[in-house]
Amino acid sequence: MEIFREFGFEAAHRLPRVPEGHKCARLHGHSYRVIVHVDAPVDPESGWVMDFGDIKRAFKPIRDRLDHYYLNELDGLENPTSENLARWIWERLRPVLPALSAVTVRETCTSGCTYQGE
Ligand SMILES: Nc1nc2c(c(=O)[nH]1)N=C([C@H](O)[C@H](O)COP(=O)(O)OP(=O)(O)OP(=O)(O)O)CN2
Ligand SMILES: [Zn+2]
Repeated sequence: MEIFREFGFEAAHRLPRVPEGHKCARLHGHSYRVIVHVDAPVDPESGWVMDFGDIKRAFKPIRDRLDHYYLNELDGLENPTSENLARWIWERLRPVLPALSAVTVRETCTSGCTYQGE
């Protein structure tokens, strides 16, 4: 069964590879939402896949690297699209959360992406 835990963080970015004149080339910020999905069997004893609190603890060090930062300055996020950010989070979270099944990043209420590994 798949469970998820949603997080938020604030950050600034600009997209350096968009066509000339594109609004996203300018410095701007988002109230990002990140949804961490975990897929594993339900433990019959506890009745849960895993404690939501354990997902929170696993994601915290990653969130701390993103919250209130200028994303373009972070190693590996020089072009911080939603797609690249979702992959960046996956690569750092998967080693400490092996049952990770997807990372969803929402830049706005209406746009975002989901990465399930490759
Ligand atoms: N595939 C992607 N497209 C865009 C990304 C991205 O990461 N991946 N990012 C952006 C910008 O960061 C932009 O800030 C968000 O885009 P958009 O959905 O256009 O947001 P708006 O709130 O400005 O939407 P409006 O409805 O036009 O107000 C752009 N594209
Ligand atoms: Zn943006």
